[in-house]
Amino acid sequence: MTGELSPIDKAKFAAAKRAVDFVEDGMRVGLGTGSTAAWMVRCLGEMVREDGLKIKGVPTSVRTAELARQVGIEVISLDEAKWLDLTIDGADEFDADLNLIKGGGGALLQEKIVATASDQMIVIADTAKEVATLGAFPLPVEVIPFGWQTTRALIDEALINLDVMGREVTLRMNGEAPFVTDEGNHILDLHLKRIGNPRQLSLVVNQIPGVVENGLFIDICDVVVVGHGDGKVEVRDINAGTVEEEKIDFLEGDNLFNDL
Ligand SMILES: O=C(CO)[C@H](O)[C@H](O)COP(=O)(O)O
Repeated sequence: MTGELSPIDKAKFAAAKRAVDFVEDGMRVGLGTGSTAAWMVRCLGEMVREDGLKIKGVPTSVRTAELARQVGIEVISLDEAKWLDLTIDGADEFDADLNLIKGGGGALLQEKIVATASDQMIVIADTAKEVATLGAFPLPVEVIPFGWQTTRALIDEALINLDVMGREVTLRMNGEAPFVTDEGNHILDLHLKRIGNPRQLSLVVNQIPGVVENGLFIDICDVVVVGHGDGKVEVRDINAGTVEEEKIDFLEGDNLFNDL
């Protein structure tokens, strides 16, 4: 990347830069997936290379693993780590209870396993990700390829009795072919518009044969760091009930990671 950062990238960078303050020497850290999480991985890499930070990272996708290694973070598997101190990841939507929709990048399964295996999950997001009610972003559901059309029909049927506004279900594509996740599965995107009861929806969808996992993260996220285009960040801690504001400085007109 060259040239000055766009406001949206500044917001993502600011959130990522503030979130890595939570990372301490010796931690096992879950590394999320997506453009915001990529900023976080770059920030952590800089701390490893320049400040001697010693951490082990557990990536949530092949592409995050590649980036983490590229920036100098030691990568281990979740089975090697067994339990994590902290996971930092992006989100497609978050609400006031810090319930999330994730999986826009197709990595929801590993992201949910890693976040659930962490003492703390911090979400980093720009302001556009905040919603009053989840559901404007299509809910990703990972399904095994075998019989996926039957799985979709069962989801269609289940949605009739659920508190949602839209009910269209689409197979995510990658060009002409179905999108394939790192686990070799497909993604069905549920265009629900408004999810009245996320907990119920998550339970019902996950009981359908063929469904591996859905992108609703309920009671998993502890802290959200919201970035603004001018470098302002808000740190909202749901357990402590606190909101702190700070300002992150940018090197205007500069590429923040020239060395990569
Ligand atoms: O859930 C995810 C990937 O599966 C991402 O965290 C989510 O899609 C947000 O991505 P971005 O930071 O690029 O907006």
